[in-house]
Amino acid sequence: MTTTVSFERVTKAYGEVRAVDGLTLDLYPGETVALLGPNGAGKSSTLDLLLGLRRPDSGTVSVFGTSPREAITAGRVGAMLQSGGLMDEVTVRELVGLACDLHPRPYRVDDVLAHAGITQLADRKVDKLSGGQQQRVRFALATAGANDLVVLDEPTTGMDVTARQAFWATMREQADQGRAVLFATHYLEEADAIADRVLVLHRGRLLADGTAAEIKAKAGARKISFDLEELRGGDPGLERRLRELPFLATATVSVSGSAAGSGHTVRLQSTDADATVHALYGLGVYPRNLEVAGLGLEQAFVAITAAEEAKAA
Ligand SMILES: Nc1ncnc2c1ncn2[C@@H]1O[C@H](COP(=O)(O)OP(=O)(O)OP(=O)(O)O)[C@@H](O)[C@H]1O
Repeated sequence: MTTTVSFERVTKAYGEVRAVDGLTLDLYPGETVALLGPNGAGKSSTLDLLLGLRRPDSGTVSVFGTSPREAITAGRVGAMLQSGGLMDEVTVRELVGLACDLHPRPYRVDDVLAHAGITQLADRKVDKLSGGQQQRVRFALATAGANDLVVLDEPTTGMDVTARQAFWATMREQADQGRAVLFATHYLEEADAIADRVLVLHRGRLLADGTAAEIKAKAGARKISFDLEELRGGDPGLERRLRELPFLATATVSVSGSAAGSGHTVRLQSTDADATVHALYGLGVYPRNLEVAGLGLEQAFVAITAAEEAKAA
């Protein structure tokens, strides 16, 4: 299949800091891809390279088989970046109109405004808008024409819940029309709900690449929770013995009063839930309401990046 974006052993350093470190990656048409990573992981640098705003020190970046610059000039790529001031003293309609005029395959200005949910703001001056409203204008600028790839750097920062939902509905439509959408985010629940594919960057390297379900599975751990009446002071050594159960991920035993008030709820994370539960019964206790579940994407992300930090230490 033809790739939308291809990174081949791409490296970008700022002095001593390797922001992007030997990154190899292919994106395909119609994919919605979330780029995750802790602060400083290299997400914005990766997007800058993809958009031709920076040049790699080594390796190659191609977009639709050409250089990023050629792809952008051909109007195939729309971008919404974190920073970048909007023009002062112009109205929303004028600014979005300009973006449409400059696009080789523009949409109608009214449609772009409507899609971004800013029809009501059309006659307002851009510099008088709130942060969340300006985000919507940036989104309109990124979708002023028929792009084949939309690149978004933390697009929903500052948007309220309604704006966020409308935003993602529009992005979903774009992907359904065969466009690729790549977005960097710190909102893991958005990545979980929206992305077909999740990339986890850490220190400029790709730590994980797969569906949200695959990333959760890669983290390895599962959550175990149960209620335990025996913890009500009857057995002072029991909490310690729980902490010594096999296959527990570190420091994850938490004990709290249960909702019923008749015992305690214990929550564990284990890298081998079957073996942990087996050993739990071996303690001679009677866990009730036992539940074993996979980690959420956020917990999986924390587990994967923490494991990498531990390796580096
Ligand atoms: N222009 C620059 N000059 C020097 N260092 C830079 C520059 N841009 C980025 N860096 C460094 O490169 C690394 C990667 O930064 P980048 O902004 O790509 O990360 P990020 O994943 O987008 O972070 P965040 O989630 O905080 O936005 C960081 O250590 C950052 O300090």
